[in-house]
Amino acid sequence: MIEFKHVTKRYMSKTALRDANLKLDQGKIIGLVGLNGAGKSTAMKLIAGLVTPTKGSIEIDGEKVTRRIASKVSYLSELDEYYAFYTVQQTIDFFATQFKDFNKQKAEEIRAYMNLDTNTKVKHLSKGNRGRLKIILTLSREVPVLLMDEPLSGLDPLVRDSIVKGLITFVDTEKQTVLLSTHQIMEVEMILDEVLAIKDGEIVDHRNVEDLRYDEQQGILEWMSAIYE
Ligand SMILES: Nc1ncnc2c1ncn2[C@@H]1O[C@H](COP(=O)(O)OP(=O)(O)OP(=O)(O)O)[C@@H](O)[C@H]1O
Repeated sequence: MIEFKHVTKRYMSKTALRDANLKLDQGKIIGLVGLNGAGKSTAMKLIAGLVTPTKGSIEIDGEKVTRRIASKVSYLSELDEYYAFYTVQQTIDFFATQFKDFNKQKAEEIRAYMNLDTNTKVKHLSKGNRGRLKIILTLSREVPVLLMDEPLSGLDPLVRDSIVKGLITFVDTEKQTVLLSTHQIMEVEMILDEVLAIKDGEIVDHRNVEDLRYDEQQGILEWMSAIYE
């Protein structure tokens, strides 16, 4: 379980997240929504231990998040320029040497599923194929928490579809919690268990998608409109 306890994050005078309290259960796929600058990336970086809270604390399965939490969290915001001259296969092989929990066989399965050529250099990949490679690298780690910051952003519908299908196929929904931020909520609606809304640095709502649908007869879009309009 991921738990935020009174978490505030300030960058100089800007408060990116304000007194956030949150519990995210194991085995859920959670969509994180919010307008530009709402604090979504900040929330993810806090979970990944890449930034530290100004106030409060975050725990994963009872362990306080610090920089060492990388062993429990798979998070890849951007594919580093560092990999530009590597081929797809070399990048996968490199990740396998960096993370003990990296499952090379799974990486190969996802790569084949996504139809990504092994010999193409990263610098020659299209944006869509870079997106696919990021998904392969993120999902191949056998860790309890997978964080995906805008995995569908700027990609064409076919690539978005293959990424969404890849998520349902390759995430271990018994053991892994997935938090993904997106502006394309409709395209991931069918795979989400929960939705979380951030507005101006505050967590304003956290719902179970089925409860929204059956108890309140609302789709995610209607729920979002009520929050953001
Ligand atoms: N390193 C930083 N230094 C200063 N301000 C920052 C820094 N990172 C983020 N911010 C500010 O904190 C606020 C929240 O940013 P964040 O990137 O978390 O939002 P977001 O919801 O992910 O936005 P987007 O949808 O545009 O990616 C914004 O006002 C942003 O300008």
